[in-house]
Amino acid sequence: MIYQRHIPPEELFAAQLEMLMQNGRIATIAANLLGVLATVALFWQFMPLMWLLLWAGGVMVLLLVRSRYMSNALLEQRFRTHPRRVYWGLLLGSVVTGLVWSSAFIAAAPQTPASVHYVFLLLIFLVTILSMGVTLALREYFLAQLFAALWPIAWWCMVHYWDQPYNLLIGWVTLGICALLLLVSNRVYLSIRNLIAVTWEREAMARDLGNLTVSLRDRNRQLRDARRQLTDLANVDELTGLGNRRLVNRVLQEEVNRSRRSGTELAIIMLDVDYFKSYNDNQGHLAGDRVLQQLADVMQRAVNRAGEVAARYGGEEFILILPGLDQDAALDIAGRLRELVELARIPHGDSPVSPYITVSQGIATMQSGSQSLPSDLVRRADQALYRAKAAGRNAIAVTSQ
Ligand SMILES: Nc1nc2c(ncn2[C@@H]2O[C@H](COP(=O)(O)OP(=O)(O)OP(=O)(O)O)[C@@H](O)[C@H]2O)c(=O)[nH]1
Repeated sequence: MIYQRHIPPEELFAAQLEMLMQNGRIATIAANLLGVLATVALFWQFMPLMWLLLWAGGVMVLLLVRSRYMSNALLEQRFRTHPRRVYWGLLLGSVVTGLVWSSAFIAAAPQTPASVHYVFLLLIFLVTILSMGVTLALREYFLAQLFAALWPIAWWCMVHYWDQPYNLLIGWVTLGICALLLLVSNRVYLSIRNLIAVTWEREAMARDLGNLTVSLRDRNRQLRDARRQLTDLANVDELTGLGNRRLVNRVLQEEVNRSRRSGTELAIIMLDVDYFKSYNDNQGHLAGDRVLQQLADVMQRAVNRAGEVAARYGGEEFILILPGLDQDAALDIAGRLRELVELARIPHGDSPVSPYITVSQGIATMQSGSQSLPSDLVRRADQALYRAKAAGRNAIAVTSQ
């Protein structure tokens, strides 16, 4: 599948946990820590110092444990592998933190003037609201802290409505704030969840597009390779591995054009095995094939400059295309070729000219300024080859324009 439109529920859940821990870790800890400092400053004169320090130390240890829990879960990707376990761990931390605040209020309220513990209650509201924005990636996480922090306070205020004139009112207001935050948090939570889903879809699409691009690039490379192989195969003679007539036609046309354009010389050599029919008749066609392969190797060795081509023109006839060579240079190559064929010493008992295989060669050249066509060049090389045969074979003949 290329593009999945909707985020699967388990992926959404893991993404919520990840976002909560990434964004909420520092913010929750910072908000609670500020709250602790403010509480110590507020209760300094009214509460036993030991009590205060113990409480502050306990809250800090709790925050440290929660922070480590979140960073480990992020590092080990546990929100993906064990999302439910991480979820319950986070909820537990949230509830305990909330209870720390409500219990502090309940413990301090009887011992502090009303104005002070009202300020403390405001502080708890502030910490809760501050952490709302960053912890609402997971609704239950926020609500756990909200209710653990505020419900016990509301309940205590109502139960002790006679202790202070406004306790009953404070209790109801706290419950009202809980209800209001519940409503607001629900809306914020839905927006954040939507945002996570949209981000996931965008990333999934970008990933799939990336994969598609890679596979298209691979497919293109394969197609290019296949096309190159096909072209190579279409230009190669199966028996000898040299270029075939199709390649000769193309290369010759290109070289003639270049020669006309740049005024450089061009030479070709047509080469034919002498008395090959009788060789075939006596040694068999397969032995004849092997001779053609050996001659192809020899020719391959004779052409070693860039641009030079040795090819099988048809039957037992070969051709060498030699760009930039004049008649003398082509004669040198033909002479060397004859030597190489002699050195190969391929026995031919039925040849009147030698006990070994020999070849006849016809050379045609195109001088600078000539307007010859490729077919003219081949025709003249053929005529020269005919003359070499007529001269007794194992010979080289030349025509020039
Ligand atoms: N083994 C083999 N023989 C081939 C192949 N192609 C052409 N021939 C043979 O090459 C021989 C060509 O003979 P001819 O052109 O009549 O002349 P020749 O016997 O070589 O005599 P000259 O060319 O006049 O010296 C024929 O017997 C063809 O069958 C091939 O692919 N393999």
